[in-house]
Amino acid sequence: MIETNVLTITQLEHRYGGVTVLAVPFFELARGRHALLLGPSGCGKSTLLHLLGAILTAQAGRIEIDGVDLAALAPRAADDWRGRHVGLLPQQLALVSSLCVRDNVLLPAYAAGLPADEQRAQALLAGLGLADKAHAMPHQLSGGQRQRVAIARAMYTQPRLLLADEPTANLDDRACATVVALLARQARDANASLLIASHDARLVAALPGAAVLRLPARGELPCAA
Ligand SMILES: Nc1ncnc2c1ncn2[C@@H]1O[C@H](COP(=O)(O)OP(=O)(O)OP(=O)(O)O)[C@@H](O)[C@H]1O
Repeated sequence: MIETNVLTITQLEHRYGGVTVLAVPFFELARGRHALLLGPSGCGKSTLLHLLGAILTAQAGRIEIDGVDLAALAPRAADDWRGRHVGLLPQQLALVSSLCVRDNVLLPAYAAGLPADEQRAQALLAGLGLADKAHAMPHQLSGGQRQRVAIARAMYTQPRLLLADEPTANLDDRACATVVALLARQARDANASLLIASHDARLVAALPGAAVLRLPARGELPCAA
């Protein structure tokens, strides 16, 4: 069987205000594999996740995901593509404090103007050990529970890519392994690829078999100002 890539990056560059903050000459990820985007603070990990989620558009180079060239998507098409294919677990979780847990999980449906599938939200919450928290407010949850709500929200649309930004920051070794195993299980159950951006070197052991993209510190970029 021919192995196809879920992701191919070529000659990618991103600049803010004329300053190059990210350069990835080449990276490919075979279908069914996960990836770690590793590097020190400020090297461009969040920027790369936002490029992969078509939230940002690169100034140079190409990102191809499941055969789609992200730069070729018009803004509306990018929103639509993201809504159907990408689950994003942001570093700050970004739960809406005025909405209960269930409505936070349903946010992708509200955002896309789609009917809310409450059974799916409940099933996701149950799978993450939060069956009894559907009507709780975010401030009534522990940090770990809030993170699991954000994971449920990211998985709501059955994405092909699950992008997680620093999901293990400030966690001890045991919690780190638990969270990574949880994310990997969610990705496997959804037949999705998990991409984790982090400065946390423990992830190499926590996610064995993952492809690793190491981003250099900014001062080491060939074009860094
Ligand atoms: N909107 C923006 N405008 C200008 N510069 C930005 C913007 N967003 C990020 N940067 C800069 O781009 C560089 C990369 O930022 P990014 O957040 O992608 O790094 P990171 O590796 O995720 O960092 P950290 O690990 O600290 O979260 C940093 O120098 C940052 O200051």
